[in-house]
Amino acid sequence: MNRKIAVKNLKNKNIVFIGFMGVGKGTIARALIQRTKQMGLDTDDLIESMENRKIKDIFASDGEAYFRRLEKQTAKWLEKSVKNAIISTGGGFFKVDNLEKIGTIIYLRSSFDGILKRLKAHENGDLKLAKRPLLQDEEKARALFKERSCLYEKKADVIVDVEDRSIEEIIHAIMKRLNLKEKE
Ligand SMILES: Nc1ncnc2c1ncn2[C@@H]1O[C@H](COP(=O)(O)OP(=O)(O)OP(=O)(O)O)[C@@H](O)[C@H]1O
Ligand SMILES: O=C(O)C1=C[C@@H](O)[C@@H](O)[C@H](O)C1
Repeated sequence: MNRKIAVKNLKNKNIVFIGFMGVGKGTIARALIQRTKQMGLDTDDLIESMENRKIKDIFASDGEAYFRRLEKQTAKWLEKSVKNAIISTGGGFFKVDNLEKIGTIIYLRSSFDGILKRLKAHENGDLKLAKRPLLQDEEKARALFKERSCLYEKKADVIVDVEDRSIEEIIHAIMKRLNLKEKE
């Protein structure tokens, strides 16, 4: 484990997953929650509960800038009030100012085509695509992915490649890297 992670773990024991829409942040967070028996949160879900409406409706009625303000508000609350949790985030959440104060940041990395292939193959893939406003136009989403790829890497304490890897393989890699123990 590198020094940056060791220092962070002393201060704040959250694990924060970042990465592009559909890369598997929610899926991997839930699998890790099952193995470690820690509690979990998802920033998109928190925002939908706080606003009592879906993200696509927030974007449609109040626009992206308003949604980004809600992400910042959520980030402040996470830093101040949440410990020992496994946190999955929206695809643009990594831009909040205090991300590194929330916990150890894990970037789940895949190519754009890898993400699309998986979403299209999945039974609820269409629903997944429909509920993310920034995934509606494939070429725009590809450009956003290109713009963000190296920004995700810069924010990450740990990068985990997820393309063509099973959930089990990914969880194994994360638990080994962060020295996490399985709980009965
Ligand atoms: N390693 C994997 N192997 C197979 N399928 C996976 C894997 N990771 C994720 N998936 C599938 O890919 C889809 C997208 O995953 P998920 O919803 O967890 O992504 P996400 O990053 O949380 O997306 P968003 O940010 O848009 O909420 C889901 O249908 C999920 O079941
Ligand atoms: O990548 C993004 O900027 C977004 C991803 C989703 O998880 C949602 O947070 C929202 O649709 C914005």
